[in-house]
Amino acid sequence: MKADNISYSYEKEQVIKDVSIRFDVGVTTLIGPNGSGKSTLLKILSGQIKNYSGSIEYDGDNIKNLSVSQISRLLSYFNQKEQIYGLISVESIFEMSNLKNIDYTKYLDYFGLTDKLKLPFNQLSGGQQQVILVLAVMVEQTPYVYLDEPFNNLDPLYKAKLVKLIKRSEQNFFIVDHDLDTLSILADRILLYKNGKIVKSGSVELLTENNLKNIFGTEFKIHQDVNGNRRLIQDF
Ligand SMILES: Nc1ncnc2c1ncn2[C@@H]1O[C@H](COP(=O)(O)OP(=O)(O)OP(=O)(O)O)[C@@H](O)[C@H]1O
Repeated sequence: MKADNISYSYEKEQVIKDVSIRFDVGVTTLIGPNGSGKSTLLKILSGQIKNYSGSIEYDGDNIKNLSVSQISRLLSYFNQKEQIYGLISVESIFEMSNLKNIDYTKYLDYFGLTDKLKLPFNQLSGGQQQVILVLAVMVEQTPYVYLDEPFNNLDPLYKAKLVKLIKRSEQNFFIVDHDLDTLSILADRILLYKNGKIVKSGSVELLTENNLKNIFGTEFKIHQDVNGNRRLIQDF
C-alpha cells in the first residue's frame, strides 16, 4: 500500500495533514497521542472514509477504482469501538468472515474459547469479545490487516497469544495501539505520529526516551530485557 499526501478534515478541524505512508510486508505500527487522528487515518487507508485528499494505491491500483468486493478481498479492519454484533453468535461472526473456508476452530482452541462458539456475542467478557473480533478479522485471510487497538482489554496471557499469532501470520499488519512494550516487540516498522503528521519512521530503534517524550509530552525510561527487547517504562 502506498498512500501519498493524505489530508482530511472533520468539519473545521484538520486531523490528517499531508501524510505519506508505505504499508509493506510485516508489521507496521502507528504510535501517537490520544485524539491525534490515528483511527481516522486507519479508516482512510482501509477505504471507509472516502472524501480525503491525496492518493492511496494497493498493488498499483487506486483504492477509489476498486469495487467493494475487491477491497474486501484485499484488506480487513478491526475496531472494537464500532462493533455491532450484540445477539449474533460467535459462530455466525466467524461464518460471515470465513470466505476462504479455513478451519477457524483452531484459533478458538488456541485461546480456550471453543465453548463460546454458540453463545451470543454480548454474553462474552470484554477481553473475550476483543479476541473474537480480532480472530474474525484474521480469518478473512486478506493480505492487508488494519487493527485499531487490538491489545485493549487483553490480559497478559491473551496478549502473549495474540502477539505470537500475529508474528506467525503471513498477513501484513498495520497496528495502532497504546501498548508500547507490545508494539516494540511486534513492529518491523514504527511510525511516530503527532498533530496529524508522521514525525519519524523507521525501526524499533526509534523508540528512544527523547522521541517518546517529544511525541507524548511525558518522560520515559528505556530498559533492555534479557532477550535484548526494549521495555519502556513511563516515568510518573
Ligand atoms: N466522526 C467524527 N466527527 C467529528 N470529529 C471526529 C470524528 N471522529 C474523530 N473526530 C475527531 O478527530 C480527532 C482525531 O480522532 P481519532 O479518533 O482519529 O484519534 P486517535 O488518534 O485515534 O485517538 P485515540 O488514541 O484516543 O483513539 C479528534 O479530535 C476527534 O474528536
